[in-house]
Amino acid sequence: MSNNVWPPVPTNEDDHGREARLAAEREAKRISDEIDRALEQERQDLRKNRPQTKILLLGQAESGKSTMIKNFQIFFCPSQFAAETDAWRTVIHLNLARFVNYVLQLLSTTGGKADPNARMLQMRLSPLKQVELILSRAINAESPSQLSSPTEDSSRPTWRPRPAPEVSIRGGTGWKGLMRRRRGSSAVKSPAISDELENARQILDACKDDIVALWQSPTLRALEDEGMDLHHHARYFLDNAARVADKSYTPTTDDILRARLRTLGVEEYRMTMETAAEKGADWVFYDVGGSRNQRAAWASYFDDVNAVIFLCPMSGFNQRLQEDSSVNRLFDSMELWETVCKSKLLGNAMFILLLNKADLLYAKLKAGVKFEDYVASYHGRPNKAEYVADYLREQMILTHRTCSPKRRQLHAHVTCAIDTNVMGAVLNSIRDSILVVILKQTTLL
Ligand SMILES: Nc1nc2c(ncn2[C@@H]2O[C@H](COP(=O)(O)OP(=O)(O)OP(=O)(O)O)[C@@H](O)[C@H]2O)c(=O)[nH]1
Ligand SMILES: [Mg+2]
Repeated sequence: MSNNVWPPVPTNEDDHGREARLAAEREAKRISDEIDRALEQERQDLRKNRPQTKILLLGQAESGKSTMIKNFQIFFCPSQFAAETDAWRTVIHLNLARFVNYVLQLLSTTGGKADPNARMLQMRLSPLKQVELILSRAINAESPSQLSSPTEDSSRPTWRPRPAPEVSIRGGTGWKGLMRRRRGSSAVKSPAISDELENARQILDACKDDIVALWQSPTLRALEDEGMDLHHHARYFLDNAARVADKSYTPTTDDILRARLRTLGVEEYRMTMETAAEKGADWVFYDVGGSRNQRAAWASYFDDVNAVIFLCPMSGFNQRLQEDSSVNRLFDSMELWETVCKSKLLGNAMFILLLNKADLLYAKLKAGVKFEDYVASYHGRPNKAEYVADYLREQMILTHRTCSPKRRQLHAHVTCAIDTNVMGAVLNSIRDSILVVILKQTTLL
């Protein structure tokens, strides 16, 4: 029998063992299908019986849309958020394994192969390839794109490695539910998957000292000088590798907010509010994939939404789009905002603008990067985060006023979506403004 199947078929299995395994798999599938049917029924009942508040999150890739969803859960549906911790551990481990594999791949194609210490670490960390495979399959993540190969990029003036690949998931796969069931916390326990996940955790634990040694090695610093392109969240998880790879690891709220799972298509999140004022109310969020090739799918969700939350990552002013390196990220965001403001289908929705990644904007300006070097119209103004944020806010409010098909409310906030200390107040304000709009829309005011 081929071993190209998942889970792998034991090679030393006799007829009796095979029969028992197939029976166990049939039973697990039957229970899994039953749960799926029950969940679908529950969803349909909810849809039929309750008024829902529909909120659409828009913005370019990496603007922080999915991170905002996590914030809504943290503040308004804490028990739902807590129930998903295990699923996030798998994502975080996958983030870590993929970054280490990316670095190892770079080492094998650059000067790093001359360093005997790096070569030894490379060998010792080779089991992480298997870890990446197991974890990707567990959450049905998309395979890493061609971008993972550190080949020459002709659009760049000098040789630079391609950016580290991200973990992507297609909307609608219900991966969190899948993980809950696979982890065996509910009725279905798939021994093969549980064993594989356990195995992956053991390997990560055994590799943790070597991951730390690799991350701290001078060869890595040299790679950084050559232009190794690691995302902020990659640095965060590599800085915390000893804790994250430990077998007793449970993700903290901060870790989950940093975990990156690129959205493909549109993911729907249903939250039944657990907090006092709106307890029991159903809020439905549509979280879209933000890269350019994903945007065509947005329009079909424009109908019938109560509120639009648009995220503009302010720190993108000196960056280019990953999908088109000729386009400045901030300009793309501004253009996108104008298009969204003009949409007639969204004419009746309330708009919330989040000028996000304030922490990264602050850090860049403090390090001496000049905003006016990238945005000529800012010429002569102070290179300080609060002035830049005010400027962007004014520009975007003006666009909203001039481009909207009719007069409409807009609430704007400066945010840092990974900082729960500041997000509480912003979320309460967003919730209040949405509640007022719902009341108005249902003609109670
Ligand atoms: N430093 C910092 N990081 C942030 C902030 N908001 C989000 N992030 C991080 O930015 C990365 C991208 O955030 P996501 O929420 O996945 O972005 P998205 O808009 O959903 O991106 P797509 O799914 O590709 O459209 C994640 O690693 C987040 O942790 C912020 O305010 N500051
Ligand atoms: Mg997303």
